[in-house]
Amino acid sequence: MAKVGVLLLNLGGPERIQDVGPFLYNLFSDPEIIRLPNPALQKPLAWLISTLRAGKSQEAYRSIGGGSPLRRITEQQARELQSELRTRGIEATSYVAMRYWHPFTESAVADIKADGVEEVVVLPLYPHFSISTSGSSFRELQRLRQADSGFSRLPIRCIRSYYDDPGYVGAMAGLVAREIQACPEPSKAHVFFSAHGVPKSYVEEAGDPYQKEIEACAQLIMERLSRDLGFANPFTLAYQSRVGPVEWLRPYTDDALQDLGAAGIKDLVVVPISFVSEHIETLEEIDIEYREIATEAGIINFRRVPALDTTPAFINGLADLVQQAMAGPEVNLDQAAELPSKVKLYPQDKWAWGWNNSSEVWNGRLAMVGFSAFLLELLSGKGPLHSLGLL
Ligand SMILES: C=CC1=C(C)c2cc3[nH]c(cc4nc(cc5[nH]c(cc1n2)c(C)c5CCC(=O)O)C(CCC(=O)O)=C4C)c(C)c3C=C
Ligand SMILES: [Fe+2]
Repeated sequence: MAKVGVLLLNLGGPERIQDVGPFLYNLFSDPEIIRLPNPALQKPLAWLISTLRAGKSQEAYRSIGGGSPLRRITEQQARELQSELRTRGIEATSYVAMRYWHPFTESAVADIKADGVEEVVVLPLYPHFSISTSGSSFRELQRLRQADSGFSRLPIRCIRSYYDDPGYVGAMAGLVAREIQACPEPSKAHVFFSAHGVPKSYVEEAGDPYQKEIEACAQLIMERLSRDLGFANPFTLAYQSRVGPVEWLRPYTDDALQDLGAAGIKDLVVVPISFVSEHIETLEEIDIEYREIATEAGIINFRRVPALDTTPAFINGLADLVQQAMAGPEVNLDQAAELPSKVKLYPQDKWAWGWNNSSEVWNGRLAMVGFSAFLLELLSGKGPLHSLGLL
């Protein structure tokens, strides 16, 4: 039997407060996170945004103990998955490849080569595909594969997404059911799915399937709750964690919580849907920020469903996915990262008045020109800001 390497992909998170700035710099340097018309501006802009954001982010990481638990949990998931596969008679070894912090994708690939792995199954710890998450990690891996003849010779099977996989959906439904049952009147609890958002243009212009997969997934979890457990609770889906001035997927979680409070909802079961591990966006954003907004809006019982972490039903579901992939054909990184419908990577060039894509593009371009002029003046020591005595 061939030596199988199961490569788990995740985003990564800063483990100490001093890691926050460099982690944010890595994240904003990724063109799949901020897509600029001119790649030469990517690094200066990443430096600027990470510098401006670091203080706020550090405060959030401080409030959850000084760092992200993502590496610890992902490594536990990797160990549990490996042991489940070995119990099933599959001699697999699991590896963790983070996109923006340790252990980086390069080091996972180096370990795979050093261990003499003969075939690779790539499993993103994102059940829903997005250009900004699995897409970015697939591209990073592709870059490393193209630069390394040894790695590029290994047969590869990529799992693109699994938002509709019965194992994953069942594991989620089990955790949601527990929180519904803990409500004073379970039938009255409102189920509130909060997914990580992405900019609206990713879906509408670049053809990111993320929103469709999230919507289908929430529906499937509700169907499973009804079919297996007889729950017929109402539900809402909203998007959290937006960054920057552009429009993101709506409704926004904070607005939706206020609307539900105003509508008289008292018991809320909050489901962090796009995440499979506890991290800053569950522990700080939902548990602290959104809980406060909900309480102010009149919601009395705010119960957050825990992330899947190493829930046995989830680990079993992942092992099923790996086994299915191994039994199926090779799926290369380009196939896994393919977009179902490529609409337009860059929005229209023509100006249109109002808060729309065209104005966002032109505002962005003007900001780029201004930023470049500012950098030039900083470097040259000459320019209008110096003449005005502002620099
Ligand atoms: C499905 C999951 C995620 C999507 C989609 C996603 C898109 C996305 N994220 C940002 C910006 C930031 N993300 C940050 C942290 C972070 N994001 C995810 C998941 C998704 N991101 C994870 C798992 C984490 C790590 C959390 C941890 O515990 O450390 C951050 C840093 C935290 C902060 O400052 O808020 C930023 C910034 C964008 C712009 C984006 C889509 C374009
Ligand atoms: Fe994010």
